[in-house]
Amino acid sequence: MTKRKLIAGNWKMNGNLEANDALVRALVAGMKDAGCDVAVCVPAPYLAQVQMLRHGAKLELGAQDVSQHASGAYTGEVSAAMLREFGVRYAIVGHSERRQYHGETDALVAEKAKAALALGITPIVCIGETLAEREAGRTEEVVKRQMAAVIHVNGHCISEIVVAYEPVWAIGTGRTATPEQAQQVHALLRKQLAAATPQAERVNILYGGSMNAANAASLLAQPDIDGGLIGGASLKSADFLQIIAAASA
Ligand SMILES: O=C(CO)COP(=O)(O)O
Repeated sequence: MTKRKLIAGNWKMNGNLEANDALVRALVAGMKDAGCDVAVCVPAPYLAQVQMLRHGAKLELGAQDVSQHASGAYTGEVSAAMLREFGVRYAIVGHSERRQYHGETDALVAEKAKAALALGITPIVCIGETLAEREAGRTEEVVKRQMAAVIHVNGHCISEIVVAYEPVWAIGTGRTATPEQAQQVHALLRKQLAAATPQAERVNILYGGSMNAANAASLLAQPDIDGGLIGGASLKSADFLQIIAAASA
């Protein structure tokens, strides 16, 4: 049985009450026959709004981060338990923007994945090399190291996560990895997961980085690309719906 693909939108720090309303209503109306799983990962203040708007629809709700702590004196943090109260099904952890601008380490990202799993939230664990790392021939070493940290901390739960391979040089640049480049890394990650769990085939490995309506189909046709994590194109309902259609084919 082939597993369902997952198309997740990462709105990043975009949106407002009015724009979110229009976007979510258009998605809910347009994705009735979706043959894949669909989620939107929204800024924390809008979780309640989007939860209400998606009521009864197949659109899943995601967060863009989660604290590694359960509760307590951690100003500014949002716990997995809080996310749960708003019907959150997915939480992005370790996005390269958080690794880059907020100093998140491999170890912290692994702890965040664990905190999400403990509350029944599926972490979407982002990994990927920078341009300098790729050009230095270090892609394999970097993504394996990032993946290994998450496997190490999450042990037997590892088949419950979603992985997103997002080459940093492809994010927001319009420069997409070729289907072959992406597949090569996805296959490598699948192999690494298979060494840790007999359920590696169950894990959705998403591609992210300038995925759009025009290139989605060829990326999603690769054997180890099980969906997409979409930034810019997830803010336009028509584009996002086209990607959903490509993943449903
Ligand atoms: O970072 C991404 C999703 O998490 C990708 O962003 P873009 O689709 O805008 O390149």
